[in-house]
Amino acid sequence: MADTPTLAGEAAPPEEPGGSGRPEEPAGSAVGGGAPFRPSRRGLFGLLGAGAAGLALGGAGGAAAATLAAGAASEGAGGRAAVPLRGAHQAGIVTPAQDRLHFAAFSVVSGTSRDDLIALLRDWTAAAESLTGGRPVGTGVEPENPLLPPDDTGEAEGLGPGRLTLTFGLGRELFVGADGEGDPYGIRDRLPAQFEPLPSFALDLLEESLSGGELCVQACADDPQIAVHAIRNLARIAVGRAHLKWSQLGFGRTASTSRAQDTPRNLFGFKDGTANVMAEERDALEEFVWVGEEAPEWLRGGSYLVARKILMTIENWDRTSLAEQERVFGRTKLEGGPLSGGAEFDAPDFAAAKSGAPLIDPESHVRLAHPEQNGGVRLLRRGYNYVDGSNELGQLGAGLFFISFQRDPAAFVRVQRSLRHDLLNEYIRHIGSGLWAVPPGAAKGEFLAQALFE
Ligand SMILES: C=CC1=C(C)c2cc3[nH]c(cc4nc(cc5[nH]c(cc1n2)c(C)c5CCC(=O)O)C(CCC(=O)O)=C4C)c(C)c3C=C
Ligand SMILES: [Fe+2]
Repeated sequence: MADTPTLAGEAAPPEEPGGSGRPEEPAGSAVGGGAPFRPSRRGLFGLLGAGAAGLALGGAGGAAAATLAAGAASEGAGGRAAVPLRGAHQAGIVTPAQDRLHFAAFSVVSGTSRDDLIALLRDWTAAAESLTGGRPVGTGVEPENPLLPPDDTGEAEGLGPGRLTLTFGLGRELFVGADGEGDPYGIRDRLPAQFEPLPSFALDLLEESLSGGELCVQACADDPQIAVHAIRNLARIAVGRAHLKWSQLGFGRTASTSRAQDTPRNLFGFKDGTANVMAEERDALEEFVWVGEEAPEWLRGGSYLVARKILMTIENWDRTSLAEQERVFGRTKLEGGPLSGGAEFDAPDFAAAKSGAPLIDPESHVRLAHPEQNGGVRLLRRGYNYVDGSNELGQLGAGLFFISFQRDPAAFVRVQRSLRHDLLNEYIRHIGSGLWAVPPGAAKGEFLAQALFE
């Protein structure tokens, strides 16, 4: 594994000055600097067959891999680049958000011992290193013994790394057991004081089958098949120790996590992620995203992941006037500028008024979610659109799979409580929820969360 620090796995990029425009992409944000992409034999022939001989594969040593990786380093290039798994922080948090998600929550099988759990984390780390490097799990599709099933399910063969990131989280139940009174794996004394369960919020309509889980894995990639392949193989590896509790596919990221990215749109058609914590904001990451001295050592440099499955009643929304849609968010639909005036990245002026009426409704989403209303806290949002099909009334089961990373779960609680009177609530329903502690990145030779067990 290359030691080069990159945006994804290790050092934060240099701080950029503030401002409303988009500064240049920072040096080091290229995602091709990690594990070299080693095409499988079949993948290699496929590339050559597709006329990729010009990629200098015949050149010296690592030149081929470097060329392939560099060629895919820019956003939207289609995903031959690898994001390194190892580093100070786990990848998939400040990594420029990929386009596809497969999120999975796991339950640990009863009877699993502390040693079994450690072995699972060890196996997952090894597999994750292969998968994010674009390599198959174990011996790949060719088992050592032909009478056995292959180690890897095979459907990502030849697709490359696709900027796959795998971000692992640990649920509170892992520390205190299902009833909150236990210590199933001997780690209860390592529970951080901040790791309190999320409270129930006023408008929650949560379904148990879409909530919780003792372990979670967020798989993000530019190719859905690569993300699904990763979760499928991790689930397979976990058999007998953990099983899938629920999972969610997402498409179309609804947040930028780097100033080098364009702001995407959610299924209500609004730009989403404008005021996000960005990878370039080194100080803000320290203040709002990375866990610090307040937590036990094993979690420092990690974060907390909140996931909320939020159904959006898009048929109602689509019958709502443009003026009302913009009032709900407090921003214009096309440009994403604040209704107080200015362009997308200009700060909203909540005091601005016309004929005595505020230009931004006091109950608009951006006002209630704004740090000004929430003791200054900011969240790093990393959500995805989803559509789960449609119901018997011909309505889409569509929404936002909201994901945020924060230094302290209390930050999410603060913002979500502030959204109690959000105008947006008429058009959404929170139906799933989860909170996990995300350990820091694993160093070379270590497995994820190793320090928790030492
Ligand atoms: C508790 C946190 C949040 C939930 C839940 C949430 C749901 C949600 N948001 C949108 C769409 C937009 N959100 C926007 C801004 C925004 N949202 C949150 C938090 C939650 N959103 C924050 C902290 C912010 C930033 C506020 C600020 O600092 O100005 C925007 C505006 C553009 C942007 O800045 O991203 C949109 C649009 C939906 C559709 C949704 C639930 C389905
Ligand atoms: Fe929001």
